[in-house]
Amino acid sequence: MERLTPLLEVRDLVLRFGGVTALDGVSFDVGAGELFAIIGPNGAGKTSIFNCLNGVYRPQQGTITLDGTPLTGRSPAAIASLGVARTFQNLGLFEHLSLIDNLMLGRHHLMSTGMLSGMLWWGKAKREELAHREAVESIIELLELESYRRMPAGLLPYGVAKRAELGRALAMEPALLLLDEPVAGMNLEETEDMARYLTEVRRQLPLTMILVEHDMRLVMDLATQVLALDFGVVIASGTPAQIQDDPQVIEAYLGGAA
Ligand SMILES: Nc1ncnc2c1ncn2[C@@H]1O[C@H](COP(=O)(O)OP(=O)(O)OP(=O)(O)O)[C@@H](O)[C@H]1O
Repeated sequence: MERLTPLLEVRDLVLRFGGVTALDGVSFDVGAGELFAIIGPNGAGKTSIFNCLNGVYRPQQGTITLDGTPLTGRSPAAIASLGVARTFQNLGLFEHLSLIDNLMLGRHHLMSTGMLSGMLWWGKAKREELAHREAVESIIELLELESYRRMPAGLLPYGVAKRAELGRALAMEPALLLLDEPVAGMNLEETEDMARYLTEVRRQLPLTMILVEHDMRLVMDLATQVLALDFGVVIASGTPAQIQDDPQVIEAYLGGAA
């Protein structure tokens, strides 16, 4: 299958913590519109890649380019404003705020009207707020969160909270969405629901996703491309079918389980 033009180019990333080399020359491309999965045993370096992509970690070597713009060396806020959003394994929601306010906060960087100009130009601020509310409502509808919209995020059932976390990231209208273990801790039914929502998000929104996930069924069902890591090194990359049969990938997993 022909690959699309890369949206994200990662070249020769090296990340060290003292004597530990978390990433040792990692390179990969992610095409626009792909759902690109990163897999590997515990400690392989998956989270480290996310933390380099969103500017939380600064790699000692290597480059990351999003649509031709270098990301390496930029702050997490600057990278977020360039269109990179992330969901968190342990949820990044404000527990005391309602679901809808959490999603509105996700749009904060898209809002142009500050407090003062809001008072001076009440009409403009009101129109802008309405447009943001409409955008948030369409995400709520897409993820079927209507009945929870006024509930404080801290009271949401776990599976719903994970979906709200996805909604918060989508509210940022990212070009690239980093999904950190979206089905961690979910039962089979919740996992299948999440797979369905992710498929729907891909169908309806123009976005590229990178997924870090231990649930192999989800990866094999949803991913267009897979990158397999072990000890900070890329051991295989290809389609889910290619990765599933790769001897080094099988060895990395069986070796870890032995
Ligand atoms: N902040 C840090 N300080 C020191 N070492 C770190 C730090 N972050 C990651 N590491 C080390 O880097 C290596 C890769 O860790 P990373 O969390 O990226 O792996 P992972 O593939 O995401 O693992 P898991 O599946 O368990 O989340 C590990 O040896 C880890 O101990």
